[in-house]
Amino acid sequence: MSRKFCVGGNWKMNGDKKGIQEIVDFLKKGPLDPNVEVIVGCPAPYLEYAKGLLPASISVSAQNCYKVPKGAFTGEISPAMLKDLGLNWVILGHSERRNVFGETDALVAEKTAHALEEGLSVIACIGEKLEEREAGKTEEVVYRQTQAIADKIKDWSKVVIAYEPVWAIGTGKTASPQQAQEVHEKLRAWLKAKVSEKVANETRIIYGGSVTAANCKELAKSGDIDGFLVGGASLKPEFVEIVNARQ
Ligand SMILES: O=C[C@H](O)COP(=O)(O)O
Repeated sequence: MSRKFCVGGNWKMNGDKKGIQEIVDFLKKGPLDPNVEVIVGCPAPYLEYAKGLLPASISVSAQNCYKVPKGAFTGEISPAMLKDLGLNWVILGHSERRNVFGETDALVAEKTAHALEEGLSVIACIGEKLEEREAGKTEEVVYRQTQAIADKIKDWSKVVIAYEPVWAIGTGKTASPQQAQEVHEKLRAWLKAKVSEKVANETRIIYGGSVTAANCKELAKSGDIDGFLVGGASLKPEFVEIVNARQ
């Protein structure tokens, strides 16, 4: 079963029009491996701007959205609004949403279900904190986070799981290819046991956490690593090398 390699750039709360133009310039220059699905997670105010500058082959994603279509939810954006802008992707459950803004497994699952109902594709992020890894709870945490989503959705065809160990995000401490592959492999086995063999075989599980041009090729060799979600390095020209990690 071949799963299309998928590389997302999560710009987080970075950039301005000038900076986005610079990112667009290096993405257009590429060249980008045409066999890779490339998605950039752009801050909400610049979604339309970025979409207008980028070629159609690169998808623009929101970094968050809420669990209902509209209403009195000051500051939130809905999947329907993203669809209205012609967007097809959203990143949900990022560890910064969970840990800085207090999003629970249940909320992330509700948001995922609603985004899928509205026709968006979702990069659903999961991952353990350092103390959880050190306590030997990595599997328990990622299974619990994935179970919450599995409880709310039936169709996994528009879900990409991003395994992002919190201790590796923005720290320069990448999970080793062995550490990442081990969790991805276990997650796939969990999907097979708890959801279905088809979902286990077809769902892309991408890795995030201090991915750089220097470490991406080794990580990309692992059979269960289907791409990356890249933070800091997605703002730099080296992102092109990360997209091309399998070349
Ligand atoms: O969404 C991306 C992750 O948070 C990884 O960020 P990072 O590449 O800066 O460690």
